[in-house]
Amino acid sequence: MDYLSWKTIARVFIGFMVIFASSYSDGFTDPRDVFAVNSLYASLGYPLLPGWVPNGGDPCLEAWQGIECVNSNITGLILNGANLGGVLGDNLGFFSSIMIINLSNNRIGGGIPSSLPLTIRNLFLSGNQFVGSIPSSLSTLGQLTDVSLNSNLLTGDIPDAFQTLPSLINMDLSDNNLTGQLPPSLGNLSAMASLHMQNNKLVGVLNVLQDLPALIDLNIENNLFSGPIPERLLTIPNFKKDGNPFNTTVMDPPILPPPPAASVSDLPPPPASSGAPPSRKAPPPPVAKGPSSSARSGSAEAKGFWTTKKVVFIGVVALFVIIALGLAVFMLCCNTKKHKSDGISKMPGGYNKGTTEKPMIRENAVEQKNVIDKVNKEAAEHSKNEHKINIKTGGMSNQKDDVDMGSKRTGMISTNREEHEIDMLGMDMNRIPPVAKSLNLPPSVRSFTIASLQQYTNSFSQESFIGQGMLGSVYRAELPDGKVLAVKKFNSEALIHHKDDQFFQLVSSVYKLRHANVVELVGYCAEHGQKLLIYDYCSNGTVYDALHSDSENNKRLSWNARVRISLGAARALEYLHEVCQPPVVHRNFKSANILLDDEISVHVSDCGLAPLLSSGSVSQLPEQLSTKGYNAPEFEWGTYTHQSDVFSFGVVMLELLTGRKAYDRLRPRGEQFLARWAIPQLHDFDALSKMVDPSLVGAYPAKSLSRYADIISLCVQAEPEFRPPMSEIVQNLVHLIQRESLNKKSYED
Ligand SMILES: Nc1ncnc2c1ncn2[C@@H]1O[C@H](COP(=O)(O)OP(=O)(O)OP(=O)(O)O)[C@@H](O)[C@H]1O
Repeated sequence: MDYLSWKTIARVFIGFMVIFASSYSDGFTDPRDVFAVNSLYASLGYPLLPGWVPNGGDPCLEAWQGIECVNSNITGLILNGANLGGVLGDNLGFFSSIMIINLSNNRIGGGIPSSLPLTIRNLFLSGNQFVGSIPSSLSTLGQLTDVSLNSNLLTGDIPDAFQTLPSLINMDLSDNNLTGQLPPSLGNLSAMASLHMQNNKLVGVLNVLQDLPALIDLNIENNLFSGPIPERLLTIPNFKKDGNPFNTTVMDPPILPPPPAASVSDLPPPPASSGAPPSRKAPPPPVAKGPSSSARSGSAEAKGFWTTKKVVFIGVVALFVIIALGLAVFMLCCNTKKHKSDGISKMPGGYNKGTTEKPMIRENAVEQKNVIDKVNKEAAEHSKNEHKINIKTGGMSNQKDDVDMGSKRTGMISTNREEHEIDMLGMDMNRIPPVAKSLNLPPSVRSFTIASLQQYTNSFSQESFIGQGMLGSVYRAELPDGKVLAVKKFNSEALIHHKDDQFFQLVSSVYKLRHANVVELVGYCAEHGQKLLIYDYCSNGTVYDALHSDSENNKRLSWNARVRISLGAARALEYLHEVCQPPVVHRNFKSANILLDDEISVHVSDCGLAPLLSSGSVSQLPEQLSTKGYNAPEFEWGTYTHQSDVFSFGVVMLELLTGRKAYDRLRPRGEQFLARWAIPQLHDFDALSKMVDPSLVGAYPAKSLSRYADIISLCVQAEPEFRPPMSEIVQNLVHLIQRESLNKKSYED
């Protein structure tokens, strides 16, 4: 207690110091953020991080690696897979506005600090070496939407800290050493869609999870949970439960004798939660099955064995007879319904596998149908016919697919067409095709049904259409929870040379690309011969639109915005080329693939899709959709490397400098290819000032312009090996921004 109050006093004191320091600071970044980031840097042991300094500094203005800012506030700290060690320290709570912390896949140890920033939305700390328990201060993070603490060394109970986290959608606590029962407050997580707790040592029953309305992805595999499994959980589209000592036989009425007093489902959860005092211990379950029940009854038996031995003996004989009778009845059933039970016995499943599950699965199917119906009632009512028509447009082969997929999702044998059609009306069912499973798609990648995407895109309507690319069309999809996604629907030719397993391989590798400046893949759809990728939606169009469309948008890009966009895009390529293993060549880098969000932050699209471009399947596409104007000279000889991406990046910088298109057939012959026209003029200052985008109306610092042109010259050199690596370009752009900020000139909007 004393310790706590001293700790509190110390924190208040530090707070005063920060505020005091801020009055003397003339930096741009909020002093609280500078303090928090300096403290973190010390706790991590001052690793080599570009831009970072041990004391003070200006993380936002100086664009420190991994720091994201909006105006003068740090909003993101993204240093996943950066080989960081050390600990997190106690001052993360000083960040004033941070929304995302991604420090996954490092070697950070120590405990997860109890002082966490109240503004945090995404907390990603997976794949580290964190020890100790999950702090109960999680309860104070009211804006939290995603938290991943998986693959650490966490121990202890999951804290009862979820009463007031209404926005929490995804939580991953898997692969730790967590123990104890699920805390009651988990039942309050009304928005929770994906919950992973597999590979821990959690005990007790799952009842607290049964009323989570949004849960579609639950993994509790390899724990010590006991049964029975609440029926509602069995309707969850992606529910993984193997490797737990469930006792599900009570859910199989035809086989079990009627429970004499209380069924197992009425039993209290394991001993710790039993309210019965030891002297009045609850009677042992009628049939002692499995380790947990025998453990519960163990001491009572030891006490009264000699006085009740006859009763026990008779009981054992009776039990034996009942089991033998049950087996005989069951075998009879098997013989008479062989054609059905054959399929069921092949069903995968750990402790739930076996004959006793047959009736339960049927109940599950009916229940699942009901729940899906309920969830989609509205959509189903007005669009059922339309969906049926759309589903059938897949052709004759679909009938077989329908049957197969229905059985794959639920693990049941279903030949009932009507039932399957209702399934197809389901929302995102997270139905993972077997080939996808065998390729080990990350569990969090979402599998969408065509039906759900039709619903979200208004049947891929014209109003939802965003744009056409080389490989297909992109649509805006609005999910029932209001989230907006972008759906890329491939042309049939785009994937003609790609078998299913290659597509899933592609999904798996694209999904792994996680960087603040790379558009995130959310999921995929592979049904009825259709292939779609589902991405985060970027609301502010592309750099191409901003520069070249006739709307007012192009007036909005100030010189500073153009330089910042260049830096964001450069960082995306740096990540692909120099952080990803194996390195990823973009192969289609152009201004139309640089998307902008509300804050004009950059998200590069189509990362990881190069295998589709090299297949040769897109060679027939119209000129305006090609990469004409961006290609490096070596492309003519059929060579494309990461250095070719650097050239294309230089062309995008030229676009930003001049406001001209990379290729514009409406211009005079010598000016149609921007690179050919501009490169010879880059070192002539007079020519340069004539090349600048007229829409900037002179609002740019001359020095900055010529430095920017120098960076372009490095990128667009004819010899690929002379072009610098992207990390060097990033550094050059950072220095350019730093120098500008020193001059204190602002060309902001
Ligand atoms: N995640 C997204 N969020 C918002 N809009 C997007 C998203 N992805 C793509 N778009 C829009 O859809 C259009 C088509 O995208 P797509 O990537 O298919 O083609 P492209 O980038 O124009 O050309 P290419 O196929 O050569 O990459 C883009 O120009 C962009 O306007």
